[in-house]
Amino acid sequence: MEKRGKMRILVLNCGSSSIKYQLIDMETESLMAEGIVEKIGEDIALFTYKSEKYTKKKREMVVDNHEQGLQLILEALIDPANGVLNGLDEIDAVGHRLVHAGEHYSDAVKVTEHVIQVMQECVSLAPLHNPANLKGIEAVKVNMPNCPQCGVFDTAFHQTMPAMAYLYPLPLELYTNYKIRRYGFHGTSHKYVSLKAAEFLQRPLESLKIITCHLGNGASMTAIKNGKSIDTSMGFTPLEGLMMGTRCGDIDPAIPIHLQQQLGLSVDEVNNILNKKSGMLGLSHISNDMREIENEVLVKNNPKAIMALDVYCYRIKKYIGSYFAVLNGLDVLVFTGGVGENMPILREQVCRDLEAIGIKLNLEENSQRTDGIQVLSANDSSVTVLKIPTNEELMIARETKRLLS
Ligand SMILES: Nc1ncnc2c1ncn2[C@@H]1O[C@H](COP(=O)(O)OP(=O)(O)O)[C@@H](O)[C@H]1O
Ligand SMILES: CC(=O)OP(=O)(O)O
Ligand SMILES: [Mg+2]
Repeated sequence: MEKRGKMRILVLNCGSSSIKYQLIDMETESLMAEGIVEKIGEDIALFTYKSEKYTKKKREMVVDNHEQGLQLILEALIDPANGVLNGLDEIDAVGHRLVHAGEHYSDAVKVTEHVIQVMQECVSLAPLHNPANLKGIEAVKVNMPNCPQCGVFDTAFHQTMPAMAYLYPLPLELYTNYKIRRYGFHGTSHKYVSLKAAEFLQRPLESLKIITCHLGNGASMTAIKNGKSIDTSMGFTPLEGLMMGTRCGDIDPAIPIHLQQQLGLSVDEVNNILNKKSGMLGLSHISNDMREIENEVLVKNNPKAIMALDVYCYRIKKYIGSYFAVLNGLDVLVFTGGVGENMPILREQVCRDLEAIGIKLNLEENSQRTDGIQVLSANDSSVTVLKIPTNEELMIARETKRLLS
């Protein structure tokens, strides 16, 4: 394993209770190792490691915090038997997925004290995400003090939105004095799949009107024109927009006030309901995991699961209609994220009865579960519907490489 000439970047996506990681050899953009540490801080955590020479294995163990989680990952990477590195000095940089930076950054950044301070200031705007991102940065500092760190913000790609899309109809001072506006998230994913769509269709990105649906645990949609985000469904925080695993998405803003004034709930209780007890979990009383919902719908015909899936799909459909209008037409509709890539019944339900705006699925193709990009639309559909696996980690690694070169 020679060192110089190569550039190896470790990408970390630190969530509230997990660290997803990829080690990428940037010479060939090939994946050397990847995996996830899940359920950090719970009684038993789960560590998954997969590499060029080691097939996927899951191990159960105790992982108290993000620092320990990162240590596990680093030990696996340099393990004499199954590792892919001789030592940690073979990692040239760490790239982080960072979530909320307010209006401060519209591009990738080297992690500096100023970046850390901005992220701290934005903690209340992304309470599920920013604290975890900060723990990841700190854990790298402790374990690899000399390794440069870069970050790519979820908000960056959406900084091109016009004021009419990002302003809320609130007193203007709330924007000018307190920066209360739409920011949007999952930008790295929306950008990646829009680039991929243009490349796949061999059409200039600048000529395409695209709607991207990133449906994972969190979910958001973006209207993309000339390669730029012109509107997106998440807002001031990642709570607005679509219905998600545990988040409510769009609701009447009077509801949280009512819950406090009439039902006597505290601010923390309301926050907890909207972020952690709503969405698919809250409506179905089954799970936030769409694999379980799919099973309940297809195998058990469970009415609650069917109803919750109806609401989930209906809301995506409404955003498609809205962004069709905003874009004044549509060339490409993209599904991505763990749910968007893997759930045919959801895509079928979303696209049903949309012929009026030129969307018609090829149901046979849509039902196939294959890796890689798939064209899901019928030959006579004027909109091309694509499934594109997202790769936020590769985008982050590319940006990190660019910043350090
Ligand atoms: N085979 C599948 N069928 C349906 N849903 C799936 C499948 N695989 C993963 N998912 C869904 O994808 C979600 C995770 O998506 P992902 O994009 O990894 O989310 P995040 O990055 O927000 O953690 C899971 O909660 C699960 O609901
Ligand atoms: C911003 C956001 O919602 O991210 P995730 O989907 O990873 O929770
Ligand atoms: Mg994600």
